[in-house]
Amino acid sequence: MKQFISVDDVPSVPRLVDIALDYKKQPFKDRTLGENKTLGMIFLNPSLRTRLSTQVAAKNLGMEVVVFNIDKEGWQLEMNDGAIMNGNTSEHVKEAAAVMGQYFDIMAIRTFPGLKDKESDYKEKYINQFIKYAGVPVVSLESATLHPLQSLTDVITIKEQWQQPRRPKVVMTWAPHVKPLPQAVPNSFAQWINGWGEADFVITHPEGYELDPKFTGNAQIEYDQDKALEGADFVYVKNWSSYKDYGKITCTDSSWMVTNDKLKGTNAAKIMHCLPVRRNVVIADEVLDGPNAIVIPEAANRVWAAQAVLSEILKGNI
Ligand SMILES: CCC[C@H](NC(C)=O)C(=O)O
Ligand SMILES: NC(=O)OP(=O)(O)O
Repeated sequence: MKQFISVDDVPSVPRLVDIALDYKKQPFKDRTLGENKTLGMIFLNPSLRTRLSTQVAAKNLGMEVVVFNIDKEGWQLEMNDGAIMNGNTSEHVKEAAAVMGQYFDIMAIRTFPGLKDKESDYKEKYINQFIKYAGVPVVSLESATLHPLQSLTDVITIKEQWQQPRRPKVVMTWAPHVKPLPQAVPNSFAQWINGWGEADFVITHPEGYELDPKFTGNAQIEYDQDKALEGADFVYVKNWSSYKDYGKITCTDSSWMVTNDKLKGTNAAKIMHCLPVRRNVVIADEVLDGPNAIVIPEAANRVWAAQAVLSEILKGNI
């Protein structure tokens, strides 16, 4: 695999899920696979789970890890090819990516969107420039439009939690937030649930929050949240800013916050969120502190998702 930025980079989602669950059972079975190899993790934005779980995963495979907060510790990067660099950018991504590609065997990078220029964000200019110039495999730690390590984790979590023979009903619901957030997590969740193909998938959000159909595929779109939640087995809660009115908050209706009352029509649904979560804005305390919230086991599975991806890259698969 030369990159892991999308479900499209994975030949088989079920196989990758099984590899991750095997690592969960035997974390150190490939402890020498990454010996003498270095993972470089480049952050242009904050992170807790992605930063820490991916380091643990690399360590489980015997890799060395270097973490670089390039937004704070590096030079201001120029991302546009052909630019005359007489402004505030000190180094072109051509050199920065190529130099880091000399130091690392695998490069992982987080590049959030600017949420100002839809075309630039949805062309994934930033991560694609690193892929173009790094010269080593690149793993997304969340890019402008997708978060594949999170979404692989979410599929792993649903598969390990679901013990019934029928297909689970999985509902992704929008919830309010005080800041405009990327569409990356919901885009990616939709892409991976569709790619996994083993759930009945519904997406519910206010009008004006439709996601890019290239990611939502054949998911059922329901504007009535209560109707969508009827009979749900898993409820994946996430805020995102409008794609249509790009980067904007066009709904401030706090009744979309997930509460126990909202969930009364579900099938005692397990509640998921990628974290970080704004308590009592996105999801009420009573839900997060209740028996059906699985956000911590979900976050724990980030290690096994990352370990499966890194090992497949080290083995030259995917
Ligand atoms: C994993 C989530 C990262 C980011 N969240 C925030 C708060 O920026 C997002 O919503 O994409
Ligand atoms: N879910 C997730 O990616 O968390 P961080 O942003 O803290 O890495």
